[in-house]
Amino acid sequence: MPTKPVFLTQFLIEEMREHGEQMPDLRLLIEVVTRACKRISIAIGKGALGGVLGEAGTGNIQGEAQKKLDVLSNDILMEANEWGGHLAALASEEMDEAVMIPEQFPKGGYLLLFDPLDGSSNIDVNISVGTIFSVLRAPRRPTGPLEESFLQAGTQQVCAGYALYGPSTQLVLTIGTGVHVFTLDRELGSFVLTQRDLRIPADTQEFSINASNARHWEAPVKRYIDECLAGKDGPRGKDFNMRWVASMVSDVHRILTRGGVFMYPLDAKTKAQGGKLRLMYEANPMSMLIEQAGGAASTGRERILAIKPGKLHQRVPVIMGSKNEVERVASYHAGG
Ligand SMILES: O=P(O)(O)OC[C@H]1O[C@](O)(COP(=O)(O)O)[C@@H](O)[C@@H]1O
Ligand SMILES: [Mg+2]
Ligand SMILES: [Mg+2]
Repeated sequence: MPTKPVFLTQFLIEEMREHGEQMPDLRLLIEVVTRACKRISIAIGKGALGGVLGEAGTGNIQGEAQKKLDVLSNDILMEANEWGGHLAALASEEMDEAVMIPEQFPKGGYLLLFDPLDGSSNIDVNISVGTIFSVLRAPRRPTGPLEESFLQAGTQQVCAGYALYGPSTQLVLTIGTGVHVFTLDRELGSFVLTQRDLRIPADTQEFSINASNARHWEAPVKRYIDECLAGKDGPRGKDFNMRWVASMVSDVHRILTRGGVFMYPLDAKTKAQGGKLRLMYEANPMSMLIEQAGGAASTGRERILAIKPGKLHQRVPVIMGSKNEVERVASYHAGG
C-alpha cells in the first residue's frame, strides 16, 4: 500500500479520472453517506455508556422490533442526506415508504437505499454490525409513484458499499471499478485506503449458513451442506469449515477478504415472504460487491443482480461468494 495515506475523496477523484468520468455528485453522495457512518460508528462505540443499546419499543414494515440503534442510525443517515443536492429520493429498511427530498432543497440525480444497521440481533452483545447502501440513478422524468423509480435491477447500481463497525471501522466500496477497502483513522476522522481490488478465490472450504434452519431447507441446499459436512471422506473429497456471525456485513466481509460461500436460502419458514434478506438494500449491494471482486451471487435459481424488483421491501434467497461453490449450489437447484 502507498506510504502516503490515500483518503477517500482523493481516491474517488483518481478512480473516476482513471475510468474516464468524473461524477462529482456521486462523490459528494459517497462522502455524505460515509460521514454519517462515522457518526454511527461513534455512537456504537459508546455502547452501554451511550444509552444506545436495547429495544426502541417500535416496529418496522418487516414486522421486526426495532432496536434503538436501528432508529438512531436511520435518523443519522436521513439527517445527513435530506438537505439534498445529490439526491432525488431515498429509501430505508426502517421506513415503510421511500422519501422524496423535501421541496425546499435542491434535487440531485441519484436514489439512495440503505440498511442503516445490519446485524441488529448482535447489537446488545457487542458483535460487529454494519450499514449497507446502494445507489441508483433517478429517472429523469419519473411518471408513476415514487417507489417505482427505485424498482431497478441490481445491474443498474452505480455504487454499492457497506461500513463495518468492528474492532476497527471499515468502509468497503465499489463504483463499478473493483472493490476497495478503507479503514477509519479515528485520530484524523478520515477513511484511508488500506486495500485495493479485492479478489475472491473461486474455490473455498468455508461455508456460512444458519444451520438451525436445516430442517426447513430445500433438497438442493440440504445436499450441498451434507456434502460439505461429509468432508474429505465424502463426495467433495475435502474438509469444510463453518462460520456464522449472523451479521450479513461481517459474514460477507470475511468472504470478500478470504473467500467462502454465504447462504440464506429459501426455506419452509421464509417461503411465503420470498426469503429472509431484502433485495434492494442487502442482496443487491452485496451482490454488486461480490461480483466486482470476481465472485457470484444467486438465489439458487437466478442471478440476483438480474432480478427486476417488484416492491421496495422485497425479500430474496441469497447464495453468494466463491464462484465455483455458488455455481455448484445453483447446479443442484437445476437438478445437476
Ligand atoms: O438471525 P439469523 O437467522 O441468523 O439471521 C441473521 C441475518 O439477519 C440479519 O441480521 C438481517 O439484517 P438486519 O439486522 O438488518 O435486519 C442479517 O444481517 C443476518 O445475516
Ligand atoms: Mg440487514
Ligand atoms: Mg437492518
